[in-house]
Amino acid sequence: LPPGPPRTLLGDNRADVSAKRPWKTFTEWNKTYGPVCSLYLGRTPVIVLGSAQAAWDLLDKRSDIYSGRPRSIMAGEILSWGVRAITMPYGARYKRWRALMQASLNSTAVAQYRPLQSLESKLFLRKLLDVKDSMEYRGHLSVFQMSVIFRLAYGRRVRTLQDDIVIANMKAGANFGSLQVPGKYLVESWPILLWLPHRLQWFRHDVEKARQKNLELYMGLLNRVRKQMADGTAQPSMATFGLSKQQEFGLTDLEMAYTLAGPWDAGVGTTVISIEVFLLAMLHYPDVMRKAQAEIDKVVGFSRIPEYDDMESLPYVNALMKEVARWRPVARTGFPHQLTKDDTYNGYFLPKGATVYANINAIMQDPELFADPEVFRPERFLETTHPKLQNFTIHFGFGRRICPGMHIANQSVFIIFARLLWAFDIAPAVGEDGKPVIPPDDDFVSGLITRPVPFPCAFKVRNKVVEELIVLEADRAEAEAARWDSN
Ligand code: HEM
Repeated sequence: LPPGPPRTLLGDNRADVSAKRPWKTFTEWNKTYGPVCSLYLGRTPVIVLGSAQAAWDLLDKRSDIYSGRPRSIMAGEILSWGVRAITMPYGARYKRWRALMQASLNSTAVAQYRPLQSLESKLFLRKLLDVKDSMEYRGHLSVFQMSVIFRLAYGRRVRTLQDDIVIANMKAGANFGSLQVPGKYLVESWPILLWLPHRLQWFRHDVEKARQKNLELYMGLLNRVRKQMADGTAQPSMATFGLSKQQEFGLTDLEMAYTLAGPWDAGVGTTVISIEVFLLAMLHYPDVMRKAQAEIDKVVGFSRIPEYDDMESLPYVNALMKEVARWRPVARTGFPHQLTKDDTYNGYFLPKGATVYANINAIMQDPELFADPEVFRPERFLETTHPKLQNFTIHFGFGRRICPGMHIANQSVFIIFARLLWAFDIAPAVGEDGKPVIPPDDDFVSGLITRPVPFPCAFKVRNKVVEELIVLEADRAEAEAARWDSN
């Protein structure tokens, strides 16, 4: 095995991995033991890849054997019948699922979702004009992305966080997330417990109740679209596309229902966090903000709002998107892959069944790839000649499991960054003592994805013309978006 930390008395390295910041422990170990290091979590060998080269060599180039997911008994098998995308083992079912994802979310297909992204982002700006406190923006941001995701999956938008569908989906998502806490369930390390008679498997009873609720939710959403298609009232979406080609994709109703839940599972929190990280960066690097605003002012001016067509004319904003993703990546340890066949790399043995993490945090901080990595400097992406940094996707993972939602995510991120910068100065909120509140630049809540600890932020509209245009555009957007309202 590649070198790694000695195991503790319990026989593995769990006790040494920081529960709050596992990426920090992984990064320390990559520094000490090299870019490919190994450890044990329970009885499972774990390989941590701390350099982009190792991740490209193994997860990309050998993706035929590095595309599994570690077995997840509670979240994957008991809660979701093994049909939930992110926990799904690599195999025939996964390939059918992925084919539908690719067909709906590839770089060309996502253009169809731009109109709603554009309208919702205008409504988001409008709400910022009226915020009463400096934390309120967070809720509005969530509504924006939830609406985008719901529209793409089911052809219907979301207006508030109080929407029944939002509440039900949040519950289902939280349930799924809570079952994935490492070490929480004995059965994950001792699958032999699955041999107990069903009624004695104490760990599964509540989860099975949740599974029944999820099933009703996801099947209900699918059947609603099916009915709308029959009535001729359905708006085009991933659901209408998938149902019209259900035979071709070879997905059962159950698989289809869970496939459509995938974007919600993986596409709301990740995108919202990316935008929050951008705000955090703007509070710490106002010079970068002003430089991006100068570019937008030159290309767009104040007589109109930035549009998707401006994307290619805004190289600095594009570089800013990449730098935000590099500076504080959303998935710091990536999502774990599983090696499905014995392998060797640089003289080391990598065993079948090992969990493989791409340590995205360490990769983004690698001074060989990014000079002065702690400095926030979008210019690095304008200067680079490295093709993999010009076409930058490290934050979206690797190989066949690379994020299928990356194009839609980029569309959300671009339109929000460009319009926020055009409309507002992003500034620190003022505390009770009258002083500006600058939040810490690396205080994140841990999980499979890491979110900044909630921080206040002020949005100061840049001038009167902009303010009037936001109001005008939002009124029009409200009327236009009505076609995606619930029906
Ligand atoms: C900026 C926002 C986003 C980031 C940073 C992000 C990042 C990631 C990462 C790191 C992975 C794991 C890839 C791997 O295993 O190597 C992933 C997987 C995934 N993402 Fe995203 N993602 C984002 C937005 C989205 C959106 C908007 C959607 C849906 C529309 C989405 C859907 C998925 C799905 C379904 C998977 C699981 C893929 C699989 O297991 O094969 N993501 N994402």
